[in-house]
Amino acid sequence: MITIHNVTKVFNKGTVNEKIALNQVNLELSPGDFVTVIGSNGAGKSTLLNAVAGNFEIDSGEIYIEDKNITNLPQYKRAQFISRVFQDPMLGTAGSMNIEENMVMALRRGSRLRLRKAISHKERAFFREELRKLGLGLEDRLTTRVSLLSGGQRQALTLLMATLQNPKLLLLDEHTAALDPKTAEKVLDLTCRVADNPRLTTLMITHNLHHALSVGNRTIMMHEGRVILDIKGEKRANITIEHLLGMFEEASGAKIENDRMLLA
Ligand SMILES: Nc1ncnc2c1ncn2[C@@H]1O[C@H](COP(=O)(O)OP(=O)(O)OP(=O)(O)O)[C@@H](O)[C@H]1O
Repeated sequence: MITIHNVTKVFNKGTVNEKIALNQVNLELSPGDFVTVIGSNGAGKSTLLNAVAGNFEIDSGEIYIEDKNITNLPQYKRAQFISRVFQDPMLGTAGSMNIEENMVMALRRGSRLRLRKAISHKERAFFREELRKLGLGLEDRLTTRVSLLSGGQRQALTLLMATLQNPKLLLLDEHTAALDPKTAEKVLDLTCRVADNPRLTTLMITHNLHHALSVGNRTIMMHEGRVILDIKGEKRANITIEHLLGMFEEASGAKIENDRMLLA
């Protein structure tokens, strides 16, 4: 269970540029919930993920993972059980290192032997097996430098690395947005498979309304720093994009302003 309780984040407090990016946000995720996050430009989606990941101190509220209050836990400590994949495929992997070196770093995250011990036969076999599941032929390229991979291959590898240690929470911040449409679909398909076995609790920001409704089991919509819609179950299964946009307008009293979302 992940609990976000009354979380507020204000940027540039007390200045003319003051911005309430999160305004008393409440959200509870059950184990295995895969929640897609949508909303207008500047609604607070990335700030929500940043708050959970510990990028900054929040102004008020609490965040719990299971029963542990992580509100004051530094980012590097949260990274032991929260994984994140960003939009930029360059961010999640080290381009100058090869595939198996990247994977061993991810596998041994938090271990003192992280960099010192050579990669074992068992680890190598495990990497091959995991890479095979991606269906991209990377299992035969363990010693290929990651900088030589395509954006899609690199993002797929990042996703795999982010889930090797079965995190308690997976944060996906528009992780397919920088890919061409065909590759984006592939990586999204992969995301569903990776997050399903074992079932990972996941928050995924997307600007693609079709993806928002077709992936995962729940969709939240944000507007002006608040969660204004939370749709799941049968209601979500039967909803159309037009209906969703209508619900947004009704709940927010405004038309959705997100160019990328409407163009997707
Ligand atoms: N570090 C920061 N300093 C000042 N203001 C910030 C900072 N980060 C975000 N903001 C502001 O907080 C608000 C919420 O931003 P956020 O990036 O969370 O929105 P978003 O929903 O992810 O938007 P988008 O879909 O456009 O990426 C915006 O007005 C943004 O300009």
